[in-house]
Amino acid sequence: MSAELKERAARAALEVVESGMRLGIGTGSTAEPFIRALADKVLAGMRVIGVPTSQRSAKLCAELGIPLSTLEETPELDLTVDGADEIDPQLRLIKGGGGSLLREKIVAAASARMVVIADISKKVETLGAFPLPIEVDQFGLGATRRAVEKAASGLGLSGEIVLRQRSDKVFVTDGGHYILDASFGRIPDPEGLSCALHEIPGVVEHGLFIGLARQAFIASSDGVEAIVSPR
Ligand SMILES: O=C(CO)[C@H](O)[C@H](O)COP(=O)(O)O
Repeated sequence: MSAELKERAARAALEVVESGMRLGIGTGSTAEPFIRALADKVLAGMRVIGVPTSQRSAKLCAELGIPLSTLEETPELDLTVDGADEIDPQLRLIKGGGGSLLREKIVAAASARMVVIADISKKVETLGAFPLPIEVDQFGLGATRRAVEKAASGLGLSGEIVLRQRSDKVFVTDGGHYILDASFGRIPDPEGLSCALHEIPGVVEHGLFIGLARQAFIASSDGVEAIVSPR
């Protein structure tokens, strides 16, 4: 069912893609059906240039024949379509479950518009049930983790902060960084936490996406709900 809902959300987002667009292309199990559906359109004659947010998405796009570019060649994009781990009513997001949050945020920020695609399980009232991914430099890991704990504590947040592992190895992002997954629970002030984390030198970026998403297509068994950012 979840795969079917992801597919529906992905297809809804395809409706806002126009020929000639420069597109940021997201990462994850919801972005993948979007990439496949986009490839069908390209095969049928739609002209787009894609800037993928990860090596994984770049590989899939290349296999399916979607023309690709980079932010060096194409620094301004019309639209980014990407998934999310959590979406709140103000379209603030937690992202990075797939480990691509830094490139996803750079690409979203370079886009005139970001559209989020998700199944209903990602919609929340308050962010934070999903552990917040924080991308950190490998150097100084212990000190950075301690600084994250202190910054969170200053905002009344606490919880386990775990170095992400995959298949018994430390997970390394496309950019060569580590990820700390922080289980703070409810985050009542995402803006405050975002600022506090950005103050820490070893933090490269975090998975709170604030003020970036303009629209979300959220699929449930009742259909696809389109939510527009109140900002
Ligand atoms: O942020 C992401 C990757 O860094 C993904 O968009 C997010 O984890 C959602 O993934 P999925 O669509 O597989 O649930």
